[in-house]
Amino acid sequence: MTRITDIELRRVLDSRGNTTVEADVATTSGGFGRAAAPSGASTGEHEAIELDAADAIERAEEAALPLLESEVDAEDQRAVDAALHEADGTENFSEIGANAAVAISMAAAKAGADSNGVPLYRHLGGTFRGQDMPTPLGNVIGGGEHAAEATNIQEFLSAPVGAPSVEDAVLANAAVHDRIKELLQAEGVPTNKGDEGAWAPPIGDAKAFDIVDEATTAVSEELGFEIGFGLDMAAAELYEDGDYVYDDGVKSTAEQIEYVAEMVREYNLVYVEDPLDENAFEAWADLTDEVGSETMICGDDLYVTNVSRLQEGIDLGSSNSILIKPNQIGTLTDAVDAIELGAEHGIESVVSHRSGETEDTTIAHVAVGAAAPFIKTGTVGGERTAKLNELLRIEGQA
Ligand SMILES: C=C(OP(=O)(O)O)C(=O)O
Ligand SMILES: [Mg+2]
Repeated sequence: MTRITDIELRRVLDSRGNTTVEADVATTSGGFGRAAAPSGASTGEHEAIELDAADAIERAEEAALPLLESEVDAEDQRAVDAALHEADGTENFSEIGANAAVAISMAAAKAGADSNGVPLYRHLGGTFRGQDMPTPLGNVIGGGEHAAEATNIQEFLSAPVGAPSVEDAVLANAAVHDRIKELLQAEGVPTNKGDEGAWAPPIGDAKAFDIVDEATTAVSEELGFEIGFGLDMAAAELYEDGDYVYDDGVKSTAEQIEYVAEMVREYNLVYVEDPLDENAFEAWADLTDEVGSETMICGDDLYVTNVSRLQEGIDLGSSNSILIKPNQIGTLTDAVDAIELGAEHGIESVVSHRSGETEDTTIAHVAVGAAAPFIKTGTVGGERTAKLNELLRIEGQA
């Protein structure tokens, strides 16, 4: 039996020094799981609600724990997550907090895996999982909401799409990160870092495109496999009164589409996340029509890991990819349902960290367990390498 016996919730620190919720789940068979909620800075307007950590803990202890302790099996993830929804009673976890919900959901999954003596990715995905490993996209230069006085585009991501293994890919992203430091230093540009460990230099977007292009090309030639790059434009953060506002000017929606298409072609971008506002499903469809056969157009704030919003995007042809952040929706069941709905419609999933993270490694297992083709979890920094190193362990085991 893997009946949940006990759940403990506590406050711990995230990588920005803010408090977040950590959950411990224990089962009758001696299984144990621990997980902590991450936290976003450029959050989508339609995300599930993160409460102050202390409030989330108090409310979850009161409403959710009685429905879980001695009531639900940890290995039955759908039952765990259904109990969390029942305890909350809203559409967006505004009663118990998505931070409490996701910490409990992930800790219960780990306790279920531990009770059965299998790795988490196999508990989530079954015995055949672990052969197809996700390609890690690594943030190497960024700004936006993740760093002041840096690029307007939130993330420039190294994308080692030709890497023969996760190990090669992880090392390639670290090498690109390192090469960018050399290029910045050679030009006398300060090498500050943003929230995710990417360089956050005081340069414009155009300069960042050239530096990332030079670094990925050089490292690709050295290592002998293809390394492209991509972007998270986090365009909802640039969007004001119908226009996209950059330091060097303002673009209408049509101009933004034209700009993104030009950059895709000029730099052979392999990936573009959130190129348009989070409610502009139709403009997204126009862009996907134009460049969707050449690059991945990925919805983060657009979909917020929500199957109803994803269905709208599928119906309209808004994108060919979705970002998956379990804390945007509150449970692993909801996150995996979004991956599976996407896969049924040819939408590729990118399982993602948040800018505020902990040493928790659950997303590495979710990516492998749900056979997601990509994972976005940074390049350097302990809370980022925790996930990358876990992927290396999984690759070694599988
Ligand atoms: C990881 C991201 O940032 P945040 O966690 O701040 O939303 C993102 O926008 O993809
Ligand atoms: Mg994003």
